[in-house]
Parts: sequence; C-alpha cells; structure tokens
Amino acid sequence: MTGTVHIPVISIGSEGTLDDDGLQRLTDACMLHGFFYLKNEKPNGEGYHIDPSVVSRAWDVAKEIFEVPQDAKEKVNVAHNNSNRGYFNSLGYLELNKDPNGISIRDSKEGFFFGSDNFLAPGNLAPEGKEALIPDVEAYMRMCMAVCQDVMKAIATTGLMSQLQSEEREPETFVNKYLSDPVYMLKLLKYPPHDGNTDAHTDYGCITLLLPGDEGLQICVNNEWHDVPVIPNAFVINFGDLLQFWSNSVIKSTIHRVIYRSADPNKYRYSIPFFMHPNRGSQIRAGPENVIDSYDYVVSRFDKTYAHRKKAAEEAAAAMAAVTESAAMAAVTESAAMAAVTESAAMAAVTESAATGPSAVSVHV
Ligand SMILES: O=C(O)CCC(=O)C(=O)O
Ligand SMILES: [Fe+2]
Repeated sequence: MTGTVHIPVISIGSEGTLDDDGLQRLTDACMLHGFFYLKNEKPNGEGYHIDPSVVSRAWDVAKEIFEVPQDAKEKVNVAHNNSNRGYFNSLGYLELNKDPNGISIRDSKEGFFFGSDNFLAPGNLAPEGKEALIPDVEAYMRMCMAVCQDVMKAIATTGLMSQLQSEEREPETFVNKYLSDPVYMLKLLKYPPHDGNTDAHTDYGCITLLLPGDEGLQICVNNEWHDVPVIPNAFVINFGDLLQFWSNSVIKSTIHRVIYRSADPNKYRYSIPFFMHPNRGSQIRAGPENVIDSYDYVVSRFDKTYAHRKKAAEEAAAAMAAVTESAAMAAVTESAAMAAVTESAAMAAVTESAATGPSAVSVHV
C-alpha cells in the first residue's frame, strides 16, 4: 500500500549554509523519517551548490557507461577485485530484505560502483573504451561530498547528536575531526522497465545523496510503504544506520526500496546514489561504553551484503591467519635458534670456565 508522508523540502545556496527555516526543516527531517529533498539553489532561486553542468555530465555518464556489450561489463565485475569498484548486478546480494512484513522483492538492477581512494583500495574502473568517463564521475562525487559535509555540519549544530562534545558541535571543528577526508562511494544504477526493484533495506553509513531519475522510491513508515515522488532538480537525502547509532536513534535511518514499473518498454530507470561516511579511523560514540570504528563498521556491512565482498573478507581472514601462523612458526624457530645460541654460549662459557677454573662469569640459560 502506498500513500504520502511528509518529506521536508530544503533549499541550500551556493555558500552551503541554511537559514533558520532551513535548519528547522532539517531538524524535522532528521527526527521524522530521516529523508528530505534538497533543492540545489537558494530559496530565491539563485546560486547553485552543485554546478548543474556537473550534474548533467553525471547523467550522461550514467547512461553511456551501460552501453557496452555484457562481456565488457563482466571484465570489470566487482567480483574480480578487492576494491569494490566496477560492474555489479543483483545476483550477488546476500542481505537486503528488511521489509517488516517479510515481503521480499527480487532485486533486478545493474550498476557500477565508484569510490574515494581511501575506501578499500584506490582506483575507479569503467569498461574498456569508457575510461574517459571516470573523471566526470569523480568530479560529481567531489561535489556531492561538499554538499554532504555542509548538511552534516548543519546537523552538528542542531544538538540532535547529544554524544558530541560541546566543541565538536562547532561546524568547522566537527568537519575537521570527522569529515575532512571522508570515505565515500557512488553507484550508477539502471533498472529494467517492467520490474525494476531494489529490495527493502536501510543505508549503512552517515548520509546518502540520491539523484533519482524517475519515480519508484518508497519509504516504509509504520509498516506501510509510501511513495517519495520525484521533485525536478531536487536531490533526495537520507540518513543511514551509522548516523542513527551516533545520534542514539534521534536521527532516523528509514527502510526504503524501489519498485519501478514503466508502461514504456524502453524506459529504463537510472539513479545515482552517493554515500558518505566519516574519515577513516573515526571513533563513533553512542555512549561511554558504546564506541565503534566507522570504517570497520561500513566495511563489515559491505561484507555481509555482497557475495563478492564476503568472499574477499574470507580470503583476507584466511591470509591473516596464514600470516599469523607463519609469524608464530618464525617466532618458534627464532626462539629455538636463540636457545641454541644461548646454549652454545653457555657451553662455551662452561668449557672456558672448566679450562680456566672458577670465574666471576655467571651464565644464565
Ligand atoms: O535507486 C534509488 O532510487 C535508490 C537506491 C538505494 O536506495 C540504494 O542504492 O541504497
Ligand atoms: Fe538505499
């Protein structure tokens, strides 16, 4: 069942700040469903926070990158690397469905993963012949990062994150400590016209900035599904599980999904979600005894969600175990060698002392 829910609309101008009305709407959005629309302009319609030409290039790339034969996509499949970059389809999902009514919809989209250099391993991928598209995606990601930093700065000032120390609520201090070099990733997604789906889920991290190319996004409120209609030239922003944890559940990470059905058999749905998380090494506090490492948390969610990541995590754990074992073996060998050296020194000393009679040299073995 679908109906409408209140999703605030907030305008942000080129300088990235919000007026009092914007801050109030942001507070409402955080506490209500953790979803809001972000208009890419000041309330009076002037000034762009994200350059429209960068957005328009991102759309061009989203469409063009899929226009290669399937085997060219498969050559850059995420399963072939440990950096979670490249092509994926929904065959590899392990954990998604969070529909409170237990209804699972077959995830049917395909996509390309991109990310910041500090996520797993640097270097973005595109199919052979499409490598020139990568800088446009990277430019778009940097723009998204700046917007998400501004939204997070504003949130830090609202008092909704009660675990922040008082000086951390100061926007520049907050950004310098937690978001100066954030971990981020982006997906270019393509949904088929007849049954384009993303199964019910919550996002993992802090903040998601979505460019939805068409209708289909829904959020789950009180066990019922509600449409999130497209507003032209507006992004949809929502918050993830890490921010919910960080704010002691004051900021909501709401279950959402995509169900796309087009009457036009040629009308695919494209969308571009961008996900941002704190700097590597950030310790996220929800209470004195409740602290997690943001990066470990995000990677562990990836490892649970995707078959290729689960495999990579298992291989990494096996490699770690082998290293630990060989280090243990080396330590054993070394200590045997040390013992042999010590023993032979002792023997030499004994021999020497036997030859020279009692001496002041004491030998510890
Ligand atoms: O495609 C969309 O509109 C939303 C996708 C989404 O929720 C996600 O990738 O986390
Ligand atoms: Fe999502």
